[in-house]
Amino acid sequence: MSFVGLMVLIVYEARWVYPEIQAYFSQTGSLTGQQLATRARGYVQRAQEELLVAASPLEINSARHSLELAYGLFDVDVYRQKYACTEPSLALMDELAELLDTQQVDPFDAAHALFIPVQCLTRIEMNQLDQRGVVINDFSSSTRRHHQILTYSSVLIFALGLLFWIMHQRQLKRTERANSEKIAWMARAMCDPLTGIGNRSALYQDVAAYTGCSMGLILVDIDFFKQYNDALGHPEGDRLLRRLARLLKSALGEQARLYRLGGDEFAALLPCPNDQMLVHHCEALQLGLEEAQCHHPAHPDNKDVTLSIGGARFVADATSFAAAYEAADKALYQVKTAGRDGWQITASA
Ligand SMILES: Nc1nc2c(ncn2[C@@H]2O[C@H](COP(=O)(O)OP(=O)(O)OP(=O)(O)O)[C@@H](O)[C@H]2O)c(=O)[nH]1
Repeated sequence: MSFVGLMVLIVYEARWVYPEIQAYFSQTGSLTGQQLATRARGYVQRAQEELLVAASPLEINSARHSLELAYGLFDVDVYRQKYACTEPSLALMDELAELLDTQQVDPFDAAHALFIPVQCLTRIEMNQLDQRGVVINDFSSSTRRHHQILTYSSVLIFALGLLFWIMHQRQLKRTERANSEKIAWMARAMCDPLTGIGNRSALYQDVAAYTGCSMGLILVDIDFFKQYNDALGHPEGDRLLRRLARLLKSALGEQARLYRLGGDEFAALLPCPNDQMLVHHCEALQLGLEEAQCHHPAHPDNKDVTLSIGGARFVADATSFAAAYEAADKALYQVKTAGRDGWQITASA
């Protein structure tokens, strides 16, 4: 954008500079005019010198020849039109040439009379030189003006370019900020605020991401959590929920993705090529909980906090997940009805 502007300006300015250059070089006409006058004056003065020393018709003839050469150079339309002294000077030179031919004029007088054309030619030379000076001055001042315009315009275009660049950068930052806010918002929407692990939506999203993989789904429910809450209060209950999230992580390893489905119900999704692996994870979970020794002040069986765990294996896709969820839930329910504090896995339909 800035470059296009600059190019247009340069072309525009060059368009105006061009006639100035032409005007300058057209003054070669004036220059030539000045040179003609100089050379003509040179011949007239040579004729004067020859006449002053002329002693023979041959020498007078030579002076006359110089005079003719001067006449030829002097007899220019521009001189006739612009300089009033031209006509009389040429007439005088013509007349003197004829008188010299017929020897009716004294060479000394003729030489003296030739001061008139010399003066005229000198004036022409000076005038032509002045004209050339004026044109040169005009040319240089207008060139300076165009140069200034180009300089200021370039600075302006540069400043505008800089301004647009800054505005563009700001816009870019705003967009980036909006994008990262959107991403953060989406992450929050997939996250359980109490424990920091995923929520039910995240579970569904992750299943879709694992499509085609052999996965294990483990559902976990705290036993007698109501009693725990009642005995220690909800803040302590919350603390237990957070602690259990950490415990799930350390027991199931980095590959497991964890979710809180609501209340005291958790889920884990992890790669699981066979049932043995699923059994291993369930046992690891129970073992981890036992080692953690989370005191439950109101457990009806006087135990520390215990869990009911149900698991199922499936090849991930939307329909198989629904079946696996149902199977794992059924397994968990069976553990609950069997007295809690245990695990069971069921094959999904
Ligand atoms: N502290 C706390 N308690 C919650 C939260 N969400 C649900 N609860 C409580 O969790 C308890 C769940 O009770 P139940 O569904 O009867 O489960 P339970 O007491 O563990 O009984 P069983 O599962 O049958 O062993 C209820 O008392 C809820 O108030 C929470 O975010 N924080």
